[in-house]
Amino acid sequence: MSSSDQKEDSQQNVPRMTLLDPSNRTLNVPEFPSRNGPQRLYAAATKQPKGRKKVILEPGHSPLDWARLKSSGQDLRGVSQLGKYTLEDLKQHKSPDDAWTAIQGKVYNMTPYLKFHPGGVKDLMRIAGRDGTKLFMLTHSWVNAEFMLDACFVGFLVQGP
Ligand code: HEM
Repeated sequence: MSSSDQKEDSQQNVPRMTLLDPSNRTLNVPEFPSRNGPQRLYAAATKQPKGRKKVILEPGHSPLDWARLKSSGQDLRGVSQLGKYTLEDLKQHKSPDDAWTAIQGKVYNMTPYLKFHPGGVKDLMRIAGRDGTKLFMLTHSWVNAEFMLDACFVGFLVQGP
């Protein structure tokens, strides 16, 4: 058997799938993603844990509703001017009706955002009254907190005395 025959043989063992091209012609192509190919291995290694439930946001609390509220001009900060706050100061704001956090050196009053958070109130409350940078970045580093919470910005996190 010549080496080109061998090559053809090994290609015939590859599972194939049928596709339609844009002109509706049938194409018989190697299956994609291929068995044990990098795409399938990656997907298997990064599977979402079973039973993870999506949080159902209350009516009127979609991301669009939040965008509207934060640009409505309504006061969402609850302070009259920006301040400097220490971790000790933050600890005074750890309840659902008064929840502050710090992300990357900026302090936010996230109370009005709680019910709008796509990950739910409970998860967001984990960073209430403390520096939430680490947990925030671990969960979704792609989210732009500075923009999401610009209307809730109350000041800067500083070292304690
Ligand atoms: C002020 C801090 C936070 C802000 C502004 C924020 C914002 C967001 C945004 C915009 C999303 C949607 C992301 C997307 O669809 O790609 C999201 C999703 C999520 N967040 Fe947060 N988040 C914050 C803190 C946290 C914390 C501390 C946790 C966990 C301890 C958390 C857990 C989640 C989870 C699990 C989702 C996914 C929800 C889903 O897809 O069902 N978030 N968050």
